[in-house]
Amino acid sequence: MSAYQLLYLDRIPPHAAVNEAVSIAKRRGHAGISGMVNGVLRSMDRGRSELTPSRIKLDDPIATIALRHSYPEWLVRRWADAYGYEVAESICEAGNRSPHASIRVNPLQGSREELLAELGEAGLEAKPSALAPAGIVVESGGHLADMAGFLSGRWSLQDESSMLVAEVVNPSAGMKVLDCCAAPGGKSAHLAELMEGKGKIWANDLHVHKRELIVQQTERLKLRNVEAITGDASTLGERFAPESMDAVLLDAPCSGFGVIRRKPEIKWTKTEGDIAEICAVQRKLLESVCGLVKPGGTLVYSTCTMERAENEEQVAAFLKDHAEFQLDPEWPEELLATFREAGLIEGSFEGQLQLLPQHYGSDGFFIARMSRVR
Ligand SMILES: C[S@@+](CC[C@H](N)C(=O)[O-])C[C@H]1O[C@@H](n2cnc3c(N)ncnc32)[C@H](O)[C@@H]1O
Repeated sequence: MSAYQLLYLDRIPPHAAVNEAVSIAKRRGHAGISGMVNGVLRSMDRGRSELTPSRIKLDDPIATIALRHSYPEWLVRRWADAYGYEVAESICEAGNRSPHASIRVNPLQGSREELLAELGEAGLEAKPSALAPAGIVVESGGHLADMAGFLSGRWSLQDESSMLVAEVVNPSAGMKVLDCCAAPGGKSAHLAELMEGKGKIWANDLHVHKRELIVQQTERLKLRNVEAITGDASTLGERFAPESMDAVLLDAPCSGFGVIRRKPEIKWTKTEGDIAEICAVQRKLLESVCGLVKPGGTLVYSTCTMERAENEEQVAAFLKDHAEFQLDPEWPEELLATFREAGLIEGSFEGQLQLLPQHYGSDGFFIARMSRVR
């Protein structure tokens, strides 16, 4: 713990960290132990420039990355197979950074420019998101969820990658939209904002206790066209008439490795078997909700993970069995221009995109837009 304090934390001066460790050692053992603790920690402090993860080098590159950044080897191996060693290491590195806060502007209650000016006046370091059209990145400031602008519904707290999903659905005012796995309701609320409060969004979640989160969110934002419902998304095909929706969003339950920055424990609690299990659930949900999309309508599938099996491979398997759907590259031009500029899209765009946490310092996310052609 003291070595960690010395090498990774910056609020405790090195001499205080060493003294504390020595006094704990004195209490727990004999004088020889405290002398050894003192010697080891002082020499670590002196040699700290040598003690960087990049100095760790084992024979096996997977084991090296896993040890350098503290990830299980099986997970590093999956990312190395999918993206190569270099990108896999960047994913691990990015997953160990602290996430920054980001705000999504409610366009029904003001513009991004107005809010940026206000946040600046309130002493917050805020700048427009380089990724999401409605996003503001807040580098420093107080407790955002206590601020008047949040409580009165002028903005929401949401990761910048999540802010892209409703933009990709790109609904028009007056449409009928089903959000199959909606709690706590961030994307449903964003859809409602983009629809200017006109039309209808059914925001469904499996868990009854999570319905309240959706209701709280839409009430705070003063959005009246969202109905929060509960049920297993695999039964939504029975609840709604076939081909009754202009757009269906399946923001699927997933392995969640894109949010390791916020939930670091998942790298140790999830197993490879969990990925296979969740893939089967995702496939079942896709099968049961796709029939609700009307011909000419849109199906958006998203996850907060970088697992190919849950993302590109899942979509490819679905499309193979559903000739009535095609990947749809008609994403908002503003988004495509952003991704082209960042080199994330080269050449022609298919209609699906994998964001990695190192790209923009936002969550790892996958989004596929499909249209029903018949
Ligand atoms: C990725 S989260 C959704 C986040 C949400 N779309 C948002 O933007 O706030 C996935 C959600 O799926 C729900 N879920 C899991 N299995 C489900 C199922 N079979 N049917 C409906 N919802 C399910 C979970 O309760 C969880 O709230």
